[in-house]
Amino acid sequence: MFGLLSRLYYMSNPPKTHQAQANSPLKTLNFGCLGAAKIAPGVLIDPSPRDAKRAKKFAEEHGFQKSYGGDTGYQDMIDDPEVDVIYNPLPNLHFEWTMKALNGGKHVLLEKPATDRAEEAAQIFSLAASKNLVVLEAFHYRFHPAIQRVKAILESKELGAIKNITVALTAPAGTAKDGDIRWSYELGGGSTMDPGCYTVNVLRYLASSSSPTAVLTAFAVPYSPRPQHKKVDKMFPATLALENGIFGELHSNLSEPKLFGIIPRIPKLTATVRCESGTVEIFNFLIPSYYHYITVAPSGKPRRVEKSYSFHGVAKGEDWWTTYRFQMEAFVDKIQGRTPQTWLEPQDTIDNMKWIEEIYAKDGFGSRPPSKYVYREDEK
Ligand SMILES: NC(=O)C1=CN([C@@H]2O[C@H](COP(=O)(O)OP(=O)(O)OC[C@H]3O[C@@H](n4cnc5c(N)ncnc54)[C@H](OP(=O)(O)O)[C@@H]3O)[C@@H](O)[C@H]2O)C=CC1
Ligand SMILES: O=C1OC[C@@H](O)[C@H](O)[C@H]1O
Repeated sequence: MFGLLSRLYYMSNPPKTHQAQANSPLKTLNFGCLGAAKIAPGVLIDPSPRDAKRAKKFAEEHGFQKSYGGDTGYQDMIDDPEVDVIYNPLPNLHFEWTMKALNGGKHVLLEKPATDRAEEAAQIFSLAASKNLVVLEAFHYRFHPAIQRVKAILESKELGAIKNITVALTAPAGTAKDGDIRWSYELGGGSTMDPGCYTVNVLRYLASSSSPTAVLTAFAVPYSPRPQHKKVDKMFPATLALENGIFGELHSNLSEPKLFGIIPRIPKLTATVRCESGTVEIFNFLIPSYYHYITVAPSGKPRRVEKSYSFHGVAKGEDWWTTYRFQMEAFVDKIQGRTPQTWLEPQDTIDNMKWIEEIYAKDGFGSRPPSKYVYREDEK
């Protein structure tokens, strides 16, 4: 309990970080944020909502230096020579604005899921490589010591070969309200895209060298009977086959019904890996910085519970660092030419999108619509 309170205190009152030295060869990076998304303050920034008044208000509320509003706000921010990095937390207009940001010479921290289509993600990374720019899909949980500890336990072979991985991520009904971007097919909505993209990523990450080979079953339920929700899934149980005989089960529900219609259910946030000689399970793989536990149950031996809030001096980080802070440190390290503690390679993002699309193909809802934006090299 004391640990939780202490982490919460430092998350809200972080010690001041030192400013870059005047003579440092490393320039301070200026971040710009496309839109005033709810998630943005937790991750960074310097906003550019489409509405100029909202831009100014958001900037003032969160202490950002500049705001850019109106119809040209997003592009104005990209064109600002003082901005080095763009944070893209738009609904799935990710492809268009990431391509435009890269074209403008900016690095991009790109919210999950990266794009609507794997092919769009491939185009993004190809443009980034050609311009020597960094793009990172913001799977923040991957940068936290907790999930890395689970992977280390699996790789230590203490529990033997992996047999089965179950990942569950749910949110109570009402978390994403009617009208939320997550319920819009055109904006890349749906449970498979939102919590589902994490479940696919966790499955692939923990399976280590074993990649999915097929979606065996997938069953999607539409958010509502209304015509606009015909292809917008609120939940999707799916099973996947992976190399080396691993079986994967994913459960994602973005609108879990309330108990007796009134009591919101506790969200499921677990990944369970059953191996030849035991099981490891993490509770709260998503935002472990607040609270998590890892239960290791080797066959025939006592079970133990582990917690992992920092890298214990092996890599930078404090117990109270959020997943977003670990992610930001890695992102900035990468841009500034240092080796990040961990990294998500482009192929990882492209493959994640590919398996999201495979699930949508199997359940019949189909991939989200591709972006209408066509990149032209000569565009300004
Ligand atoms: N990493 C994480 O933990 C989380 C990540 N996310 C991701 O972040 C992104 C944003 O999510 P969230 O903060 O909940 O979203 P919001 O609905 O709060 O914000 C979306 C922003 O997108 C802009 N926008 C531009 N075009 C449109 C449009 N046609 N319709 C609606 N909005 C538009 C709006 O900007 P404007 O201000 O210009 O109107 C709005 O501020 C998503 O990709 C989501 O998956 C979300 C939550 C957690
Ligand atoms: O990124 C996210 O994390 C938690 C989910 O419940 C949320 O909808 C999503 O956007």
